[in-house]
Amino acid sequence: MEAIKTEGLTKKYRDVVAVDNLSLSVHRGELFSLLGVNGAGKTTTIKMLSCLTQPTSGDAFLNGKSICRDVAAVKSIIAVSPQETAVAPGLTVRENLELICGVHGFSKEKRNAKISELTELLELNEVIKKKAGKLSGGWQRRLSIAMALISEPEILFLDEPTLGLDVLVRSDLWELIRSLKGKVTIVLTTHYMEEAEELSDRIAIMKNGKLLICDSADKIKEAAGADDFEQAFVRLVKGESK
Ligand SMILES: Nc1ncnc2c1ncn2[C@@H]1O[C@H](COP(=O)(O)OP(=O)(O)OP(=O)(O)O)[C@@H](O)[C@H]1O
Repeated sequence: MEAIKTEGLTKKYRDVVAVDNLSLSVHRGELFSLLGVNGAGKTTTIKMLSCLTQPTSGDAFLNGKSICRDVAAVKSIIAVSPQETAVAPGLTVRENLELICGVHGFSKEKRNAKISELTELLELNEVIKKKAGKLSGGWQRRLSIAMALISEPEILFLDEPTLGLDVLVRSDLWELIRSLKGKVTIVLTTHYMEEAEELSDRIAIMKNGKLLICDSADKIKEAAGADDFEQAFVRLVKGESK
């Protein structure tokens, strides 16, 4: 069974078709990126797949569960690290993690074990007692990913995980995201071509709500007759591929 399978997924806002008859599959354990220029429909796709907004038509199945009919089941197997910062600024890093453990009703033992595990995995030890609002953007993002991992999701959505971060912090986060590969299915949206190319098993490029191509970075370059991935993206989006 695929981790995600969308069938004719469509979202209309009045006269705008934000996502237009999208059909794609994401394999289990895969790191899958959604790319597209502003307004291509990436965020709307993620919002539908994470049950934050309902499709106008079509459906999607996450580990076999329908986003239209099995909302509670879908929500129990996914987590989202959203574009906008999701941490409580007045709480420390540890308190933020404890809060989410509380939401999931963990016992004290499970909470402590989970926090230790994630603190180590995300290397949060040095900031564990700091107020989240005082952390730099990169650390806040790290914490947000840790919070998303608390529920042990089968599918993790990362919406622009390195937006606005400097190149060093970005490369640290890439290392972190790479370390999650295979453990959890990851769907990532980004505007950074090198990020998609560096991290993804496969990449879907969207334009005007439609899927232009979905393949590995190498195959996409080949299809566009381009030497580098950015050139391939530009050609495909402008409709200039050979
Ligand atoms: N709540 C909404 N109401 C009306 N139109 C919307 C709404 N959300 C998105 N849209 C429109 O749907 C289209 C797709 O938007 P979406 O945010 O999904 O694109 P995106 O690829 O994520 O863009 P960006 O890279 O800028 O985040 C755009 O034309 C946008 O203006």
